[in-house]
Amino acid sequence: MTAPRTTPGPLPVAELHLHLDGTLEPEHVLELAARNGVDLPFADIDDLRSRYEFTDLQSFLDLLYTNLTVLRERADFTEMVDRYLERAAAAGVRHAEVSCDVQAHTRRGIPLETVMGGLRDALDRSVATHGVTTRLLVSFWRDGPVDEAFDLLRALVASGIPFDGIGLDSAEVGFPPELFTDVFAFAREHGLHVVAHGGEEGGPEYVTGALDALRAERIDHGIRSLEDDALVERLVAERVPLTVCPLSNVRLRAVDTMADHPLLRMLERGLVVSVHSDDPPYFGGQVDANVDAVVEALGASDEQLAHLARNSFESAFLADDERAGYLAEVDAWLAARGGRAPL
Ligand code: HPA
Ligand SMILES: [Zn+2]
Repeated sequence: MTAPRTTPGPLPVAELHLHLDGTLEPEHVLELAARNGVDLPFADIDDLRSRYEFTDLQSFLDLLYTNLTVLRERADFTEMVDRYLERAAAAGVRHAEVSCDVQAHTRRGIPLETVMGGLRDALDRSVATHGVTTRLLVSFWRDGPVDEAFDLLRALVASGIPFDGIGLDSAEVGFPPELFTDVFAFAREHGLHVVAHGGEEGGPEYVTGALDALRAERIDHGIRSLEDDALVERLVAERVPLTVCPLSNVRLRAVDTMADHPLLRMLERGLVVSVHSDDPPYFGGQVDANVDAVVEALGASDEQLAHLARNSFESAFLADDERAGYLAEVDAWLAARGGRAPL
């Protein structure tokens, strides 16, 4: 007798490129605005929804930075994280390394403890509530003042509130990574992980700069690395993870259409790429929606999906035993689909 065939759930993945501030659904934005008495420049939900058409990175950031002003109380930040983790768990996310633009909140007068305390309240019980392990990264605006970022990082370290690393995001072109050399050196000296966006709208020199000046352990996006063969060789040789967000790239017009997306070409060149969601409600969904888009437009096979999922766990800041457990889940997912893991 053969064993009953198990239907695999969604592909198990580590979400490594996710902006918490970018997880508020439009309904939640309006709910929080009403609760906190925040005036927004939108007439109603239809008006707000109609703004989710972007021409480039900046047009998206303008909406994102307006919407995140509805977050005011500690419980708001907790609620945002809880709702995100619930959706992520349903989408197959087993481990999430989530980032927050804390600076976007402190600079409008929200105390550091309110922001970080609210995030921690949800993250600290995430395994019990959602079955998802987490890490927290604090991202800094590369187009903001370097001194502001440095002051905030010092305050974060002095606060004793746990977080695992820092990142660099917001408008890329014209704001090279070298500006943040000292900020990142300070973070590394304090035992923090360091990641940085690069090669999203900016060219490959932004990726090289993030590696050389910031010693970034992972590059968020990195798709424009393909324009520099020597850089590709280096990324392959040094096994630098690139956290790619296909739906985001198309919606922000970094890539023309999903059919043109370089994800599988990157995988074939030996780059350590994995699939992530960036800011799910803004770009059309969680990791599972990104995976579906890649299957539909690029014809990714189950073996390729398992490779991408394995890369996500290999690229995560996980302990070896945690990682091994998650990698076994990927093998089980592939086996249930009739595929065979590489020896
Ligand atoms: O994809 C992104 N790039 C830069 N900044 C961001 N802030 C949220 N998402 C992004
Ligand atoms: Zn991003």
